[in-house]
Amino acid sequence: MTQSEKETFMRVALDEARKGWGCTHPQAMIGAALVEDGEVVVTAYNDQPSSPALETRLFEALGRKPKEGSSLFLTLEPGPSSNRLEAGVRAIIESGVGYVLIGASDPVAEHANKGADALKEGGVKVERRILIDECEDLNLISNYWVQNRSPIFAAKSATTLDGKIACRSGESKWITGAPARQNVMKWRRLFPSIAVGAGTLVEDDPRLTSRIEGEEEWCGMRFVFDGLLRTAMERYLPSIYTDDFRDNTIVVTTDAAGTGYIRRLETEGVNVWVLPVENMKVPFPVFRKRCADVGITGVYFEGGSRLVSELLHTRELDYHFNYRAPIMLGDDKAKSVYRGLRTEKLSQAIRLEKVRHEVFGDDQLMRGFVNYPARLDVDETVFSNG
Ligand SMILES: Nc1c(N[C@@H]2O[C@H](COP(=O)(O)O)[C@@H](O)[C@H]2O)[nH]c(=O)[nH]c1=O
Repeated sequence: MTQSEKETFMRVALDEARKGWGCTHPQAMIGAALVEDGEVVVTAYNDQPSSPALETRLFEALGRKPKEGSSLFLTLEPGPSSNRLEAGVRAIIESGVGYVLIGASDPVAEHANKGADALKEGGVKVERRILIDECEDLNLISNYWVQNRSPIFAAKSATTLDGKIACRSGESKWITGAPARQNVMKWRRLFPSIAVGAGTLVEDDPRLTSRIEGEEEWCGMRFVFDGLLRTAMERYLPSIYTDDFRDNTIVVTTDAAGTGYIRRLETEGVNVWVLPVENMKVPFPVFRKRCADVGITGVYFEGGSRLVSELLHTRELDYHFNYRAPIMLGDDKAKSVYRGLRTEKLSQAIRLEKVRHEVFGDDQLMRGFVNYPARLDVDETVFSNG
């Protein structure tokens, strides 16, 4: 089989895996494709967290022994992190498939290659790292979860060419075009939760649901960061406190918030997390721990600039999505997404790693893991007054 054929079949397995988009947390999305005589004869994917090993389901669906010379493509190695080390490996060896091609290894370093080695011991020929970057990228949320036992904190920004998120007047709808905004809906469907700051909630009154053509509107958990519960002081409450999904809304506040406002929200059916205040700052590590305790494996922060800047200042942002539209404002008073750092030297710049680029209409998406410099100086004056 040529390299290009191997990649073509692995793409079939990847497309299969993506059918489980947003449905497998905290488990990984996984896809498999069995190839006989140059044709895919059966595929399988994980559609829920507790699916039995997909290798078992794949051979059950085939309903007979694979032909001699067949090859099995797996986007993820059967390993302890996906609970497939025993069942998956056994199913493959018992099936008699002689050749297994794997995309990503088990994401936990001490488990990597255990599945591949067990297959080899069982007499199966194994080839690894086919489209490894795509296969690893597919599970950026569950990989982070099994590696760190912590949710991944990701932020999204939609900016002009000069890095602005709104005009000086505050007007921001829309900077990016419809195809890029549709792609945001896809990520909203994947992440188990979305978060916004109180300012964004009051200014934009967003719905924070995933609306994809041909699919039912979907709503994950919705977090609002509101230290003093100013969003509960408004005469008319924001939509996400009153809509049909309001029991998916959690307001994250501090013990400085008024108990009357907490009661008002709880009466509406909205959940409230009261976190202890540390130096009057939003206690992100406490929030992270609380998410981990309730099994929330990822948070997609959609602004505003204060909330995401504070995540950066405290080194709590793990991943960043930047959509960039081909427009320029050229106005110093237009709003920037990230603010409040004193970056004197390029060596102090924050850099994205494992960067991926995608194009949506005229806009570009650049996304990657956030890598912090050794030294990060915060300009304390920027967010000091309110
Ligand atoms: N202006 C701007 C964005 N703004 C974001 O979209 C949110 C609206 O959410 P919803 O009401 O659920 O559609 C809003 O709160 C803000 O976070 N997003 C983008 O992709 N591109 C854009 O140009």
